Amino acid sequence: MRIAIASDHAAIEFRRDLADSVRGSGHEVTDFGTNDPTKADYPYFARLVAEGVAAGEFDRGILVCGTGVGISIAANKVDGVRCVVCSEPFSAVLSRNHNDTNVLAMGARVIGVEMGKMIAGMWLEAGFDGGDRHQRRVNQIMALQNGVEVEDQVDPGLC
Ligand SMILES: O=C(CO)[C@H](O)[C@H](O)[C@H](O)COP(=O)(O)O
Repeated sequence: MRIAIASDHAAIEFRRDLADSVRGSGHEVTDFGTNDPTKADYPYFARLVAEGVAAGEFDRGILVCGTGVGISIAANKVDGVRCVVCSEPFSAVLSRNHNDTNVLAMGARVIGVEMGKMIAGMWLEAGFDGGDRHQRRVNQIMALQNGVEVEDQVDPGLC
């Protein structure tokens, strides 16, 4: 797959190590930096990856900052992006199976890089389960992103 990766200043070594690992698994990796260890604002780097994924230039994106929080919030502002921030592989895999996530965020001040490699490897391998309920919910998420009103699909009789 074509993978875009970026980080802020808090995760430079983590990101480089992770990029090498992803490359070693056979993926084509484009690394957008930062390589500047002084303060770098994560929304800029989130945007580079998120817009590339949304435009179809990359199949998936990986973002790293101190916690993964700021950079994932920024990525999720880009239409077409479903970014998950993870510190363990279970949520990462389920985010692919159920939510069809296309960007993964992690925190270099939260987890070690070996855990990051495991999370990214499993996330990249996992597929979207699809099917009525998961596809319907993903469609509802995307509708929200586009400002479209989402109707509750739950049969009130079942509540
Ligand atoms: O966005 C974050 C917090 O949710 C990231 O951890 C950033 O990397 C962090 O805020 C950067 O902090 P710094 O004090 O500028 O190094």
